[in-house]
Amino acid sequence: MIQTTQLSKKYGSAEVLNINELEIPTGQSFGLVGNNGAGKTTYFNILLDLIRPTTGAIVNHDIQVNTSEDWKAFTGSFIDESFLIGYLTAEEYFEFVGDLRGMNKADVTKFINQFDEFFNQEIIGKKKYLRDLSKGNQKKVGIVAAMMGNPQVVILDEPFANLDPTTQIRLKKIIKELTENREITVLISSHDLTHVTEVCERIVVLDKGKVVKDIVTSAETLQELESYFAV
Ligand SMILES: Nc1ncnc2c1ncn2[C@@H]1O[C@H](COP(=O)(O)OP(=O)(O)OP(=O)(O)O)[C@@H](O)[C@H]1O
Repeated sequence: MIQTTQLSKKYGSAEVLNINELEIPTGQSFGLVGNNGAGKTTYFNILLDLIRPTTGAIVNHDIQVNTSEDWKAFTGSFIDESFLIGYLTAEEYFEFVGDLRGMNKADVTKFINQFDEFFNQEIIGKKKYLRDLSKGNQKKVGIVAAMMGNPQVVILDEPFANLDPTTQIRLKKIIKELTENREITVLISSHDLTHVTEVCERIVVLDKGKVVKDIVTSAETLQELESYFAV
């Protein structure tokens, strides 16, 4: 369970996030949507202790994220390319992250081999530094690295952005497989309402930092969201 209580973030006098209460149960596939600047990345950044809240806190599996580092052992995430190490090849980066996650070289190879189709022969064995990969291929590396070492919580910011349509479809399959395991909590932000409603069982809409909708995904959800964002 991820519990958010009286959370706010202010820059000067501008309040960019204000979530009084939000509970994400263990095993839920949770989608966060909202227009540019709504506060999605700010929320994920606080959850990953990359920025400090102005008030309140997030507790990830009983650990308040800004007071203990223990959540790092079971939380995988990819927010943006700052998570990558530009001078490493993909293989080197996966070994690096795998090592942090207690995986040996054989574990890493076995894990990475599952993503052959997703990588589409553009990433592994190419002897290319991550900095020289396309934005989309960098994103693929970051997403796969976020899933290494059996994390209990996986956080992906805009995972579908910059991916080609074939890869988006493959990614949906990967996320669905991940969420079929009811012990893994998956948090995704997205501007793609179709994809996010397809892979997430719950959708929260942020507007100017506040939760304005909290929906259990159903056959009507896409229509509801499209109507909401059409105004
Ligand atoms: N360091 C900062 N200083 C001042 N304002 C900031 C800072 N970082 C973020 N903001 C502001 O916080 C607000 C929320 O930004 P955030 O990146 O969380 O939105 P988002 O929902 O992820 O948007 P997008 O869909 O465009 O990625 C924005 O108005 C942004 O300008």
